[in-house]
Amino acid sequence: MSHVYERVALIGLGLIAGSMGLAMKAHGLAGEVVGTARSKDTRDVAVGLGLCDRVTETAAEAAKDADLVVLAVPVGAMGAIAAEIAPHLKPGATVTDVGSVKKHVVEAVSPHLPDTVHFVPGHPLAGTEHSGPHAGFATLFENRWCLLITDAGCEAGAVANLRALWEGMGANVEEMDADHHDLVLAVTSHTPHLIAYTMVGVADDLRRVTDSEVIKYSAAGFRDFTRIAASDPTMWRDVFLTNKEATLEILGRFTEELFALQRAIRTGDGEQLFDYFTRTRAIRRGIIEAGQDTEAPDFGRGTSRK
Ligand SMILES: NC(=O)C1=CN([C@@H]2O[C@H](COP(=O)(O)OP(=O)(O)OC[C@H]3O[C@@H](n4cnc5c(N)ncnc54)[C@H](O)[C@@H]3O)[C@@H](O)[C@H]2O)C=CC1
Ligand SMILES: O=C(O)C(=O)Cc1ccc(O)cc1
Repeated sequence: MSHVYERVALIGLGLIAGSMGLAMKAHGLAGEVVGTARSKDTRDVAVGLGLCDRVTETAAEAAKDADLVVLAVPVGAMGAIAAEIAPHLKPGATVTDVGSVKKHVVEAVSPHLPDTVHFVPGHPLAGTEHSGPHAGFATLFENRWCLLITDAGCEAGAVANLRALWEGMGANVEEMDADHHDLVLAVTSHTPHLIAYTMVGVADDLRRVTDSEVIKYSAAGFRDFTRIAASDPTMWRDVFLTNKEATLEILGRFTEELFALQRAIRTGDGEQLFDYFTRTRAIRRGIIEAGQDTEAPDFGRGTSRK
Protein backbone atom coordinates (compact mmCIF):
# COMPACT_ATOMS: atom_id res chain seq x y z
CA MET A 1 0.00 0.00 0.00
CA SER A 2 1.24 3.50 -0.71
CA HIS A 3 1.96 5.85 2.17
CA VAL A 4 -1.04 7.63 3.63
CA TYR A 5 1.29 10.11 5.37
CA GLU A 6 4.91 10.94 4.61
CA ARG A 7 5.82 11.61 8.25
CA VAL A 8 3.91 10.52 11.35
CA ALA A 9 4.83 11.67 14.88
CA LEU A 10 3.88 9.45 17.82
CA ILE A 11 3.75 11.38 21.09
CA GLY A 12 3.99 8.84 23.92
CA LEU A 13 5.41 5.40 23.12
CA GLY A 14 3.24 2.91 25.00
CA LEU A 15 0.84 0.14 24.06
CA ILE A 16 -1.23 2.11 21.56
CA ALA A 17 1.48 4.24 19.90
CA GLY A 18 3.82 1.24 19.80
CA SER A 19 1.16 -0.90 18.12
CA MET A 20 0.45 1.90 15.64
CA GLY A 21 4.13 2.23 14.80
CA LEU A 22 4.48 -1.50 14.17
CA ALA A 23 1.22 -1.68 12.19
CA MET A 24 2.10 1.36 10.03
CA LYS A 25 5.47 -0.20 9.24
CA ALA A 26 3.98 -3.64 8.54
CA HIS A 27 1.49 -2.16 6.04
CA GLY A 28 3.73 0.57 4.57
CA LEU A 29 1.34 3.34 5.62
CA ALA A 30 3.92 5.97 6.59
CA GLY A 31 7.14 7.15 4.98
CA GLU A 32 8.75 7.81 8.34
CA VAL A 33 7.57 7.30 11.93
CA VAL A 34 9.11 9.62 14.50
CA GLY A 35 8.47 8.94 18.19
CA THR A 36 8.94 10.69 21.48
CA ALA A 37 8.54 9.82 25.15
CA ARG A 38 9.58 11.57 28.33
CA SER A 39 12.06 8.94 29.49
CA LYS A 40 15.23 8.03 27.65
CA ASP A 41 14.68 4.38 28.58
CA THR A 42 11.32 4.31 26.77
CA ARG A 43 12.81 6.05 23.72
CA ASP A 44 15.68 3.54 23.58
CA VAL A 45 13.34 0.57 23.94
CA ALA A 46 11.06 1.98 21.22
CA VAL A 47 13.89 2.27 18.72
CA GLY A 48 15.22 -1.16 19.71
CA LEU A 49 11.82 -2.76 19.11
CA GLY A 50 11.33 -0.87 15.84
CA LEU A 51 8.19 0.93 17.05
CA CYS A 52 9.46 4.01 15.21
CA ASP A 53 12.31 4.91 12.85
CA ARG A 54 13.82 7.54 15.13
CA VAL A 55 13.09 9.33 18.38
CA THR A 56 13.35 12.91 19.55
CA GLU A 57 13.79 14.21 23.09
CA THR A 58 10.83 16.58 22.95
CA ALA A 59 7.31 16.43 21.60
CA ALA A 60 7.88 19.75 19.81
CA GLU A 61 10.77 18.27 17.79
CA ALA A 62 8.76 15.17 16.88
CA ALA A 63 5.76 17.24 15.75
CA LYS A 64 7.83 19.57 13.59
CA ASP A 65 7.40 18.66 9.89
CA ALA A 66 4.96 15.82 10.68
CA ASP A 67 1.94 15.34 8.41
CA LEU A 68 0.12 13.47 11.17
CA VAL A 69 0.70 13.93 14.90
CA VAL A 70 -0.78 11.24 17.18
CA LEU A 71 -1.27 12.11 20.84
CA ALA A 72 -0.99 8.75 22.64
CA VAL A 73 -0.60 9.78 26.27
CA PRO A 74 -3.07 9.47 29.18
CA VAL A 75 -6.18 11.60 28.67
CA GLY A 76 -5.21 14.03 31.44
CA ALA A 77 -1.91 14.86 29.71
CA MET A 78 -3.33 15.68 26.24
CA GLY A 79 -3.88 19.43 26.83
CA ALA A 80 -0.32 20.11 27.99
CA ILE A 81 1.14 18.21 25.04
CA ALA A 82 -1.07 20.13 22.61
CA ALA A 83 0.13 23.42 24.09
CA GLU A 84 3.75 22.28 23.73
CA ILE A 85 3.53 21.18 20.08
CA ALA A 86 1.14 23.88 18.79
CA PRO A 87 3.77 26.47 17.72
CA HIS A 88 5.74 23.81 15.83
CA LEU A 89 2.96 22.23 13.75
CA LYS A 90 3.24 22.31 9.98
CA PRO A 91 0.36 24.13 8.22
CA GLY A 92 -2.02 21.55 6.76
CA ALA A 93 -0.97 18.85 9.23
CA THR A 94 -3.53 16.67 10.99
CA VAL A 95 -3.51 16.18 14.76
CA THR A 96 -5.32 13.19 16.22
CA ASP A 97 -5.35 11.36 19.54
CA VAL A 98 -6.22 7.87 20.78
CA GLY A 99 -7.65 8.78 24.20
CA SER A 100 -10.42 6.71 25.79
CA VAL A 101 -12.51 9.82 26.55
CA LYS A 102 -13.39 12.29 23.82
CA LYS A 103 -15.26 15.38 25.07
CA HIS A 104 -12.52 16.25 27.54
CA VAL A 105 -9.81 15.77 24.92
CA VAL A 106 -11.63 18.03 22.45
CA GLU A 107 -11.98 20.72 25.13
CA ALA A 108 -8.39 20.37 26.36
CA VAL A 109 -6.65 20.20 22.97
CA SER A 110 -8.66 22.38 20.52
CA PRO A 111 -7.99 25.78 22.16
CA HIS A 112 -4.23 25.31 21.71
CA LEU A 113 -4.21 24.36 18.02
CA PRO A 114 -3.75 26.93 15.25
CA ASP A 115 -6.42 27.24 12.52
CA THR A 116 -3.88 26.01 9.99
CA VAL A 117 -4.09 22.38 11.23
CA HIS A 118 -6.91 19.81 11.25
CA PHE A 119 -7.89 18.15 14.52
CA VAL A 120 -9.65 14.79 14.17
CA PRO A 121 -9.89 12.99 17.54
CA GLY A 122 -9.93 9.19 17.48
CA HIS A 123 -10.30 6.15 19.72
CA PRO A 124 -9.33 2.60 18.76
CA LEU A 125 -11.53 0.16 20.70
CA ALA A 126 -8.63 -2.19 21.12
CA GLY A 127 -6.20 -2.71 23.92
CA THR A 128 -5.00 -4.95 26.69
CA GLU A 129 -4.27 -4.61 30.39
CA HIS A 130 -0.57 -4.15 29.55
CA SER A 131 1.14 -0.80 29.03
CA GLY A 132 4.49 0.62 27.98
CA PRO A 133 6.56 0.18 24.81
CA HIS A 134 7.00 -3.59 25.27
CA ALA A 135 3.22 -4.10 25.17
CA GLY A 136 2.73 -3.01 21.54
CA PHE A 137 2.01 -5.47 18.72
CA ALA A 138 1.25 -4.95 15.03
CA THR A 139 -2.08 -6.80 14.88
CA LEU A 140 -3.77 -5.02 17.82
CA PHE A 141 -6.22 -3.09 15.65
CA GLU A 142 -7.17 -5.85 13.22
CA ASN A 143 -10.91 -6.31 13.01
CA ARG A 144 -11.48 -3.78 15.81
CA TRP A 145 -13.48 -0.58 15.73
CA CYS A 146 -11.82 2.79 15.60
CA LEU A 147 -14.15 5.71 16.32
CA LEU A 148 -13.37 9.12 14.80
CA ILE A 149 -14.95 12.23 16.28
CA THR A 150 -16.15 14.40 13.45
CA ASP A 151 -18.50 17.32 13.00
CA ALA A 152 -19.55 19.59 10.16
CA GLY A 153 -16.38 21.68 10.58
CA CYS A 154 -13.99 18.77 9.88
CA GLU A 155 -12.15 18.91 6.59
CA ALA A 156 -13.25 15.90 4.50
CA GLY A 157 -9.76 15.19 3.15
CA ALA A 158 -8.20 15.10 6.63
CA VAL A 159 -10.88 12.68 7.85
CA ALA A 160 -10.50 10.50 4.74
CA ASN A 161 -6.73 10.18 5.23
CA LEU A 162 -7.07 9.28 8.91
CA ARG A 163 -9.77 6.76 8.03
CA ALA A 164 -7.41 5.26 5.41
CA LEU A 165 -4.65 4.96 8.02
CA TRP A 166 -6.87 3.09 10.51
CA GLU A 167 -8.35 0.89 7.79
CA GLY A 168 -4.82 0.18 6.58
CA MET A 169 -4.01 -1.05 10.10
CA GLY A 170 -7.00 -3.41 9.89
CA ALA A 171 -9.60 -1.41 11.84
CA ASN A 172 -13.22 -0.69 10.94
CA VAL A 173 -13.88 3.01 11.23
CA GLU A 174 -17.03 4.78 12.31
CA GLU A 175 -17.69 8.47 12.97
CA MET A 176 -19.67 9.89 15.89
CA ASP A 177 -19.82 12.94 18.13
CA ALA A 178 -17.91 13.26 21.39
CA ASP A 179 -20.87 13.23 23.80
CA HIS A 180 -22.32 10.10 22.25
CA HIS A 181 -18.91 8.42 22.31
CA ASP A 182 -18.44 9.13 26.00
CA LEU A 183 -21.84 7.72 26.94
CA VAL A 184 -21.38 4.55 24.86
CA LEU A 185 -17.91 3.98 26.31
CA ALA A 186 -19.16 4.61 29.84
CA VAL A 187 -21.48 1.61 29.33
CA THR A 188 -19.18 -0.70 27.40
CA SER A 189 -15.78 0.01 28.91
CA HIS A 190 -15.45 2.59 31.68
CA THR A 191 -18.06 1.34 34.15
CA PRO A 192 -17.11 -2.34 33.60
CA HIS A 193 -13.52 -1.42 34.45
CA LEU A 194 -14.65 0.31 37.65
CA ILE A 195 -16.71 -2.73 38.63
CA ALA A 196 -13.71 -4.99 38.03
CA TYR A 197 -11.46 -2.72 40.11
CA THR A 198 -14.04 -2.80 42.91
CA MET A 199 -14.54 -6.58 42.86
CA VAL A 200 -10.81 -7.24 43.02
CA GLY A 201 -10.50 -4.71 45.85
CA VAL A 202 -13.27 -6.47 47.79
CA ALA A 203 -11.62 -9.83 47.24
CA ASP A 204 -8.31 -8.41 48.40
CA ASP A 205 -9.91 -7.20 51.64
CA LEU A 206 -11.42 -10.66 52.09
CA ARG A 207 -8.12 -12.35 51.36
CA ARG A 208 -6.79 -10.91 54.57
CA VAL A 209 -9.58 -12.76 56.37
CA THR A 210 -9.42 -16.04 54.50
CA ASP A 211 -5.64 -16.15 54.25
CA SER A 212 -5.08 -16.31 50.47
CA GLU A 213 -7.90 -18.73 49.62
CA VAL A 214 -9.51 -16.17 47.34
CA ILE A 215 -6.48 -16.21 45.09
CA LYS A 216 -5.81 -19.93 45.43
CA TYR A 217 -9.31 -21.03 44.46
CA SER A 218 -10.18 -18.16 42.17
CA ALA A 219 -12.55 -19.28 39.42
CA ALA A 220 -12.64 -17.97 35.86
CA GLY A 221 -15.07 -15.12 36.58
CA PHE A 222 -12.80 -13.62 39.19
CA ARG A 223 -9.70 -14.15 37.05
CA ASP A 224 -11.32 -12.15 34.24
CA PHE A 225 -11.90 -9.34 36.72
CA THR A 226 -8.26 -9.43 37.83
CA ARG A 227 -7.09 -9.06 34.23
CA ILE A 228 -9.14 -5.91 33.76
CA ALA A 229 -8.18 -4.62 37.22
CA ALA A 230 -4.49 -4.93 36.30
CA SER A 231 -4.90 -2.09 33.77
CA ASP A 232 -2.76 1.03 34.03
CA PRO A 233 -3.68 3.15 37.11
CA THR A 234 -2.74 6.51 35.55
CA MET A 235 -4.73 5.88 32.40
CA TRP A 236 -7.85 4.76 34.28
CA ARG A 237 -7.63 7.49 36.90
CA ASP A 238 -7.72 9.98 34.03
CA VAL A 239 -10.65 8.20 32.34
CA PHE A 240 -12.84 8.51 35.44
CA LEU A 241 -11.78 12.09 36.20
CA THR A 242 -12.59 13.19 32.65
CA ASN A 243 -15.68 11.09 31.82
CA LYS A 244 -17.28 11.92 35.13
CA GLU A 245 -20.82 12.75 34.00
CA ALA A 246 -21.46 9.70 31.81
CA THR A 247 -19.77 7.29 34.21
CA LEU A 248 -21.79 8.57 37.18
CA GLU A 249 -24.99 8.27 35.11
CA ILE A 250 -24.27 4.62 34.27
CA LEU A 251 -23.05 3.83 37.80
CA GLY A 252 -26.33 5.23 39.17
CA ARG A 253 -28.29 2.85 36.97
CA PHE A 254 -25.95 0.00 37.87
CA THR A 255 -26.40 0.45 41.62
CA GLU A 256 -30.21 0.59 41.22
CA GLU A 257 -30.15 -2.76 39.41
CA LEU A 258 -27.72 -4.18 41.95
CA PHE A 259 -30.03 -3.21 44.80
CA ALA A 260 -32.96 -4.83 43.00
CA LEU A 261 -31.00 -8.08 42.64
CA GLN A 262 -29.84 -7.82 46.26
CA ARG A 263 -33.47 -7.57 47.34
CA ALA A 264 -34.42 -10.56 45.14
CA ILE A 265 -31.75 -12.63 46.85
CA ARG A 266 -32.84 -11.55 50.33
CA THR A 267 -36.52 -12.20 49.65
CA GLY A 268 -35.84 -15.45 47.80
CA ASP A 269 -37.39 -14.17 44.56
CA GLY A 270 -36.00 -16.89 42.27
CA GLU A 271 -38.25 -15.88 39.41
CA GLN A 272 -36.79 -12.38 39.27
CA LEU A 273 -33.23 -13.72 39.33
CA PHE A 274 -34.01 -16.31 36.65
CA ASP A 275 -35.69 -13.77 34.38
CA TYR A 276 -32.84 -11.30 34.80
CA PHE A 277 -30.16 -13.87 33.98
CA THR A 278 -32.18 -15.10 31.00
CA ARG A 279 -32.28 -11.57 29.61
CA THR A 280 -28.53 -11.00 30.06
CA ARG A 281 -27.71 -14.38 28.52
CA ALA A 282 -29.58 -13.29 25.37
CA ILE A 283 -27.44 -10.13 25.19
CA ARG A 284 -24.25 -12.21 25.31
CA ARG A 285 -25.59 -14.47 22.54
CA GLY A 286 -26.42 -11.40 20.46
CA ILE A 287 -22.82 -10.18 20.76
CA ILE A 288 -21.45 -13.55 19.68
CA GLU A 289 -23.86 -13.78 16.72
CA ALA A 290 -22.72 -10.30 15.61
CA GLY A 291 -19.17 -11.68 15.59
CA GLN A 292 -17.99 -9.24 18.23
CA ASP A 293 -16.52 -11.53 20.83
CA THR A 294 -13.20 -13.16 21.52
CA GLU A 295 -12.32 -15.67 24.20
CA ALA A 296 -10.59 -12.93 26.17
CA PRO A 297 -13.10 -10.52 27.71
CA ASP A 298 -11.91 -7.47 25.85
CA PHE A 299 -14.19 -4.93 24.31
CA GLY A 300 -14.70 -3.52 20.88
CA ARG A 301 -14.02 -6.23 18.34
CA GLY A 302 -14.76 -4.32 15.20
CA THR A 303 -16.39 -6.75 12.85
CA SER A 304 -18.28 -4.93 10.16
CA ARG A 305 -22.02 -5.15 10.72
CA LYS A 306 -22.74 -4.70 7.02
N1 LIG B 1 -4.51 0.66 27.05
C1 LIG B 1 -5.56 0.48 26.31
O1 LIG B 1 -6.10 -0.62 26.30
C2 LIG B 1 -6.10 1.61 25.50
C3 LIG B 1 -5.70 2.93 25.73
N2 LIG B 1 -6.23 3.95 25.00
C4 LIG B 1 -5.82 5.34 25.26
O2 LIG B 1 -4.57 5.52 24.63
C5 LIG B 1 -3.76 6.43 25.34
C6 LIG B 1 -2.41 5.80 25.62
O3 LIG B 1 -2.61 4.62 26.35
P1 LIG B 1 -1.55 3.43 26.38
O4 LIG B 1 -0.78 3.40 25.12
O5 LIG B 1 -2.28 2.24 26.82
O6 LIG B 1 -0.62 3.94 27.55
P2 LIG B 1 0.87 3.56 27.96
O7 LIG B 1 0.95 3.76 29.42
O8 LIG B 1 1.24 2.22 27.40
O9 LIG B 1 1.70 4.70 27.22
C7 LIG B 1 1.50 6.03 27.52
C8 LIG B 1 2.70 6.87 27.08
O10 LIG B 1 2.46 8.22 27.51
C9 LIG B 1 3.57 8.70 28.27
N3 LIG B 1 3.08 9.63 29.29
C10 LIG B 1 2.42 9.34 30.43
N4 LIG B 1 2.11 10.46 31.11
C11 LIG B 1 2.59 11.48 30.38
C12 LIG B 1 2.61 12.88 30.56
N5 LIG B 1 2.05 13.46 31.64
N6 LIG B 1 3.22 13.65 29.62
C13 LIG B 1 3.79 13.07 28.53
N7 LIG B 1 3.80 11.75 28.31
C14 LIG B 1 3.22 10.97 29.23
C15 LIG B 1 4.17 7.43 28.86
O11 LIG B 1 5.49 7.65 29.22
C16 LIG B 1 4.02 6.46 27.69
O12 LIG B 1 5.05 6.68 26.74
C17 LIG B 1 -4.54 6.82 26.60
O13 LIG B 1 -5.14 8.06 26.41
C18 LIG B 1 -5.60 5.73 26.71
O14 LIG B 1 -6.79 6.23 27.29
C19 LIG B 1 -7.09 3.74 23.97
C20 LIG B 1 -7.50 2.46 23.68
C21 LIG B 1 -7.05 1.30 24.45
O1 LIG C 1 -8.31 -4.94 27.76
C1 LIG C 1 -9.51 -4.73 27.63
O2 LIG C 1 -10.37 -5.60 27.87
C2 LIG C 1 -9.98 -3.40 27.18
O3 LIG C 1 -11.06 -3.01 27.48
C3 LIG C 1 -9.04 -2.59 26.35
C4 LIG C 1 -9.43 -1.18 26.17
C5 LIG C 1 -9.17 -0.26 27.17
C6 LIG C 1 -9.47 1.07 26.99
C7 LIG C 1 -10.05 1.50 25.83
O4 LIG C 1 -10.34 2.80 25.69
C8 LIG C 1 -10.32 0.61 24.80
C9 LIG C 1 -10.00 -0.73 24.98
